[in-house]
Amino acid sequence: MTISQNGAFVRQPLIAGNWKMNMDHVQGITLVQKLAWTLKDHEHDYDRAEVAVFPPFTDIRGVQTLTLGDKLDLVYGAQDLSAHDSGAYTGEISGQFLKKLGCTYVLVGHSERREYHNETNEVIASKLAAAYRHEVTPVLCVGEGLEVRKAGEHVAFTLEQLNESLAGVSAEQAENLVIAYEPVWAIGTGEVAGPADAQELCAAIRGALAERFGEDIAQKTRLLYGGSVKASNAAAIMRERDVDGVLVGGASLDAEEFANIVRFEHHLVTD
Ligand SMILES: O=C(CO)COP(=O)(O)O
Repeated sequence: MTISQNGAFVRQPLIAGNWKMNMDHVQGITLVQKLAWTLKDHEHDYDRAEVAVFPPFTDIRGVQTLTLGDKLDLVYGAQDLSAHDSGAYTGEISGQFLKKLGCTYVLVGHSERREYHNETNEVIASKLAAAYRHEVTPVLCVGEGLEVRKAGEHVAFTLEQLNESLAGVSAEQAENLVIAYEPVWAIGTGEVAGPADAQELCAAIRGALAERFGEDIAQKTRLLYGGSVKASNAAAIMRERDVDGVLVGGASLDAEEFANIVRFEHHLVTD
């Protein structure tokens, strides 16, 4: 992240936990409670770093009730949304429902959706449009697979995904946008792209956003890294200038571990 002269972050860091298809609604409430208590014990300042969880759809109502009832500062989102608003789309979830459930964010184009549900950049562009229609901030996920990385084409590939997915997004809409760079080969594998890899792609993404929407918006947009992030590697990744947060899978299912990722500032080595 980038720190200004007065010690403030130029862009508010975002520490996000994607639970994927884990945690039923009862387990989900327990996890959020435990996370909130742990962060309270750590005297976490939510203004300094935003904390978001992305539970399965079936957990969201419970998480909403808990956060409202206990006046929790953490925010939440969904892992996907339909490109449509309502109608005969069996099994799909409208952005309208997510808005009503108090979702701040929605993941769009996660690599697992691209892979298992054949989501193309075109589909993802229409899901982004749906997120904007319902005023839920999209977290657009991009990133290359192993073959592309080995061929050294990771920057070009990722920027193509980015540009095609953002095809219908206006500069005004882009004021509310988070991008997550998640190299597929580093997801759930224990392989972590090094801090320098995360920085390389985040800088390239920021450059592409500047070309598309102007420098001002590019400088305001938060860019996350995701792929085998743990408490032990989060701080080193977060130190990079263009990395403004992390999107955590497996390690977000453990409240202590995730809370320690949120405490990345305490692990920063100042040299
Ligand atoms: O896909 C991810 C987050 O969206 C990353 O998952 P892991 O942290 O389990 O590698």
